[in-house]
Amino acid sequence: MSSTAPQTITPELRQWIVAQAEAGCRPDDVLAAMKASGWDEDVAIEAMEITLRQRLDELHPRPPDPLLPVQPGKPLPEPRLEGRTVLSLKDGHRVRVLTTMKHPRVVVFGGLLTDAECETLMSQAKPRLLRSETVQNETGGSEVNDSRTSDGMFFERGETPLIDRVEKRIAELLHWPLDHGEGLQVLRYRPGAEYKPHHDYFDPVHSGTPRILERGGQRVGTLVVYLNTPEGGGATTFPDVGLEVAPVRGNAVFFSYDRPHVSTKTLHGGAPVTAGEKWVATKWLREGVFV
Ligand SMILES: O=C(O)CCC(=O)C(=O)O
Ligand SMILES: [Fe+2]
Repeated sequence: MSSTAPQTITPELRQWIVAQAEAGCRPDDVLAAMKASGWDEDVAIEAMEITLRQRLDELHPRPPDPLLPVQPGKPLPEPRLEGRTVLSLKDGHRVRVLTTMKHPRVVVFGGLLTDAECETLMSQAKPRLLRSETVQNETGGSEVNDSRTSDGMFFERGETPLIDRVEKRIAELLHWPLDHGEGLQVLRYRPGAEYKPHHDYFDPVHSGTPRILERGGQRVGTLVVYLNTPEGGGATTFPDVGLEVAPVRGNAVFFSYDRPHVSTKTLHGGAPVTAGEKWVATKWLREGVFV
C-alpha cells in the first residue's frame, strides 16, 4: 500500500481489523501494523474506528431511537369514544367518560366496576396481599423497594368468574385482546403509603428488560381501577402535565404509551394516602400475547 493511493476500507481490510481485534491485539499494535504497510496514521485510526463501531453494531444492534416513530400507526389500546359520554358494553354495563387528554393519552372512566364488584375483588385479594415489589432492572426479577410502599397480589387471568367478567369488560372497552393483558393486580395502600412517579413500560436500557419482554413484548397501556375511595390523598398523579386523578370507587384511569420513552409523558404515581386506605386494581396491557 502506498500513502498516496486512495485509502478506502476494503472488505479485506475490514476483515483483517476485526480479526486482529477479536484475537485480542492491542489497538496500538494494529495501528502500527497499518502504518508499516503504508497507511496514513489519521486515516488508519478512522478506518479502525469505523470498522469496529460497525462490528459492535452487528453484534449488539442498538434499540431503535425511541423518539422516532418506529412503527407509524402502531396499534394501541384505545376506547372508541366518538364523542360519547356513556359507553354501553355487551354485558349491559354502562361506563361514563369523565375526562380525556390527548398527550399523554389519558381517559378517566366513571362506573367501570360496581360497588359490589369492588367489594368482592378486595375481599378475594386481601388474604393474598404481600409487600409490593418493583422490577429489578438488572435481572428482570423483582424486589422490595421504598418507592412503592403498598401491598399487592396478582390474580391469574380468568381466575374467577368475576375476574373473567372484568377482564372481558376491559378488553371490550379498550379494544385490546384479553390475552394481551397481564393478570389483574390488586394493591392496597395504608396511610402514608405511596407509589412514587414511574413509567410502566420496561426501559430498554436496563439489562433485565429483554427477559421481561419475552412474555408478550412491551407494555403499551395501563388501566388503574379504584376499588374504594380513600378518606384522604391517594390521587394518581401525572407530574409531566400536572394532572391529578381523584381515586373514586368504581372509576378508572387509562393511559397508553406507543414507545418506552419519557416523551410519552406517562410518568405517573400514586400520591401518599393521608387517611384511610386506598385499594386499586391495575391491568397492564402488552403489545403481544402475555404468557
Ligand atoms: O395507585 C395508583 O394510583 C397508581 C398505580 C400504578 O401506578 C400502577 O399500578 O402501576
Ligand atoms: Fe404505574
